[in-house]
Amino acid sequence: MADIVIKSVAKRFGSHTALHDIDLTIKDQEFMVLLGASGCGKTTLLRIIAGLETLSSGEVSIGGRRVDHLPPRERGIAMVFQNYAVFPHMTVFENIAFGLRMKKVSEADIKDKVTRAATLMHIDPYLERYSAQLSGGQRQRVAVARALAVEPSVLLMDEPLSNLDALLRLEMRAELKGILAESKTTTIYVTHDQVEAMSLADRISVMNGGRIVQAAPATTVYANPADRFVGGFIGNPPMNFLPAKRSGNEAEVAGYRLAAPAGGGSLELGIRPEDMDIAEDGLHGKVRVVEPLGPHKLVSVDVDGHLLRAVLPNEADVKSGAAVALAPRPGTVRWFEAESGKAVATSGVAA
Ligand SMILES: Nc1ncnc2c1ncn2[C@@H]1O[C@H](COP(=O)(O)OP(=O)(O)OP(=O)(O)O)[C@@H](O)[C@H]1O
Repeated sequence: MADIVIKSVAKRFGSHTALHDIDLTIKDQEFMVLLGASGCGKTTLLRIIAGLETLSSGEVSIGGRRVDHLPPRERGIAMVFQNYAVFPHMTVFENIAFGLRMKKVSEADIKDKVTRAATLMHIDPYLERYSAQLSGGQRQRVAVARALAVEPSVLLMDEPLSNLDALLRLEMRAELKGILAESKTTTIYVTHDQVEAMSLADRISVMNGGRIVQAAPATTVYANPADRFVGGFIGNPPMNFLPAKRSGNEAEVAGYRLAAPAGGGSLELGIRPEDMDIAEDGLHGKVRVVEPLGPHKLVSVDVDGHLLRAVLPNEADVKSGAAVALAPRPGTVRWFEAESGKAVATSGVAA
């Protein structure tokens, strides 16, 4: 069992609090992604789990054992960090073999495991080269191969694909997902790339300002964001938000009445750009810009002075300057408290 339990972990750098009271459990063999904007505390949390950073308060346990007082090498983890330190005086083969030699694995097994990891990361042609003779992206893949070769029970990765060009990144993402799904590794993976997060994760922990605002499977985070921040961070283009006037069990948004959760306080409607169709009645507005994107078009609409983006099929009849009504599909509307930004009702309330 290599579950990871993070209990009330806080980190302060002088007067700056980088992490506020983080509670998170990563299950044995789970692939957890820490996702958030630059500076939200992802790397700090990962470094605390790795033992590269001390915590100000709280506890970290791996496989039921408190590790927060242990040095990194005694925590039973493999890691790949942004600076992917590979040893310059060693060949690619020796770099990948490093962890295996430390574990006193036999020469025959080392050869097998190194070749396998190198092949998976597409660096097998360079096994005899020194790292100074590699590109940044190749060195990064050596670092990932070195971590995978030891078949770790816990693997921590911080933006391990950041130096690869877009196509290779896409390919490596799929390779990593395949390898780690087969292995029995518990993985924590830091990224600010929401597509990478959605593609890889069993669960995503979305971080904002040193806090975890939602920890849930990708589909849940996408369909039912816990607050406005999550809805606005995930999705490209992000979720739309429009102010609503509430009366009883209904709310009016730009002249369109929708069923809404009853209660006090102002509401905002949240709707994903791909969840609307052109209709007779709907959210009324004026088309500002139409952008053809290949498989579909992105339409920006002015709704009572607010921007509403819709992803529509290429054949949709929309022209810049024309009036349009966009009706949310049943079950896709989400409601948020205008003041706190928190989701108030996430299902069963449709137009
Ligand atoms: N050694 C340090 N001393 C002081 N402040 C630090 C230190 N390390 C990190 N911070 C601050 O803590 C906050 C969180 O940093 P962290 O590196 O964890 O963010 P991140 O989410 O990983 O960002 P990025 O995606 O840019 O790497 C930031 O405001 C950062 O400036």
